[in-house]
Amino acid sequence: MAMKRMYINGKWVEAKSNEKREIINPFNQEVIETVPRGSREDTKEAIQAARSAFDEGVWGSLTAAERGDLLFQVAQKIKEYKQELAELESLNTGKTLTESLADMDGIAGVFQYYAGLADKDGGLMIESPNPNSVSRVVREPVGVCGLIAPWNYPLLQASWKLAPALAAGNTVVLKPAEITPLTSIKMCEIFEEVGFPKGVVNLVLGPGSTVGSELAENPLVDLISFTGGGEAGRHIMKAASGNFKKISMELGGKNPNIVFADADFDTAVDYALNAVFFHAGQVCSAGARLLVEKKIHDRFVEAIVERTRKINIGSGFNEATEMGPVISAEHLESIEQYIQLGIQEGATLVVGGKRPTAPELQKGYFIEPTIFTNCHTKMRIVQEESFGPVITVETFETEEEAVRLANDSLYGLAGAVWTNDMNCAERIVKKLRMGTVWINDFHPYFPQAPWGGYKQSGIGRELSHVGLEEYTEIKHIYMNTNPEPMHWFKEENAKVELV
Ligand SMILES: NC(=O)c1ccc[n+]([C@@H]2O[C@H](COP(=O)([O-])OP(=O)(O)OC[C@H]3O[C@@H](n4cnc5c(N)ncnc54)[C@H](O)[C@@H]3O)[C@@H](O)[C@H]2O)c1
Ligand SMILES: C[N+](C)(C)CC=O
Repeated sequence: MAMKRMYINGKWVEAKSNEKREIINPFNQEVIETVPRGSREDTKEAIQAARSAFDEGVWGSLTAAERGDLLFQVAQKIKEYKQELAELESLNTGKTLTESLADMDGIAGVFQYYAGLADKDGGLMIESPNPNSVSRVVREPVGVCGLIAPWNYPLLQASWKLAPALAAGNTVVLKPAEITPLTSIKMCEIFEEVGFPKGVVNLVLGPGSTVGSELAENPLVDLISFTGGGEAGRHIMKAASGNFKKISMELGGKNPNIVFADADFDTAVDYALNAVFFHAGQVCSAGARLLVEKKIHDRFVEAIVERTRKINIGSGFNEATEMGPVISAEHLESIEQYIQLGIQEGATLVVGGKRPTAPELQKGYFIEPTIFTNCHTKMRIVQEESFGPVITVETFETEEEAVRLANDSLYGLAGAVWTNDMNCAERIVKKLRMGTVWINDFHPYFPQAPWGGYKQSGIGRELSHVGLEEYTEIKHIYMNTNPEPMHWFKEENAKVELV
């Protein structure tokens, strides 16, 4: 297969070092593609291209409506290439094709949303306290944005950054996760096809420790938008402090799914599975902490265990598959270590916990959907992100206890409450320290609503008009409409001799 390349200053290029990386299919460990492995040197070149494109006004000289029009064309192209993009995403991540197709709809939707929003901000007139003056506030692009994306939703998370950054008039350097670059490469082909000026969008492939670090450190970069884990997030914050870059961070979560006894039982059971086994639990907002009211605990666990045993594991390209492999051998081992930790900590493993034995799954990075009961918030299996298909079950007896357990986390990304008592739901929602709370649902997100976390789940928000504002600077413009001398320093004063 032809080697896919990086996109820098409107050209498809190889790494200066000529280093390469093989991209692996997590279903069977086969090599899907070979891509360049970029370095700091390649990243510096991409940053310089984005800097020049920004400073020379290549992108900023277009009207906001013209930028919106190009973004709209990108949305159309994503729809046109939906099948190809979805297949690439499933090959690279192992997620089911149904999930990838839904991701592509979401990605087209994000570009469409920001295409529409690009020319909607007309600034703000301020009531000036001074006579004969006009005071107004405008938003302007920040400049060069470094966009760092994770492997679990490679193109979706990249699109949440690309679309608002470009709509606001910035130029960008995108760095996908090293192991999942394929849809980002295709995405840059789309930018080229619809006629983005050179240097506006750049793509560098390579490791976080070099390409990502360079983006975070380089003084020519004005903003870093990062989605990933806390450890990398801390490195980036430190590195970005050199020139006080603006930063936005979408980090991890250990998200509570709270089920009250009066909830619709079958629906809550169904969603409890979807909350965490979707994409094999590799979702920042996965409902990995199930909190069940004590009086329905046994019946609820019995029901989810029974349903879990029936989950079809397999190739993402098989229509019957409900859960694919996890992303890599390294990640599989990390999930297994968390399962062992849960056992050592005294949680009860009631289903799953091991690699499936089916012969056709032996080459893939598969792990069975897993449920632990008898869990409590002191356990690391409850507190830390295994980022795999693992549920921990805790119980509560009162609303206060449910809230206390749910909030007992370093994270604050998302959570859900299941009840038919809307007064109870509203009381709980008010007390949950999370960026998103669902009532009688789990997982919905869409471009119109902000996404992001409290506490150690992040800084700032993506999506919605707030997600656009993250990529802007605010400028106050003040005009004196009748300038006259002030005479603060009086012309007629005798000069005081300085001693
Ligand atoms: N809050 C959200 O919306 C959201 C969405 C998706 C994923 N996540 C989180 O992402 C994590 C999983 O993704 P991951 O394993 O790809 O995360 P990761 O932190 O390992 O990597 C994310 C990206 O950062 C880069 N990177 C790593 N170290 C870096 C460094 N020192 N400097 C600069 N860049 C660096 C990686 O190459 C990759 O592109 C989970 O914690 C998950 O919860 C959060
Ligand atoms: C933000 N989301 C839910 C699309 C992916 C999180 O991993």
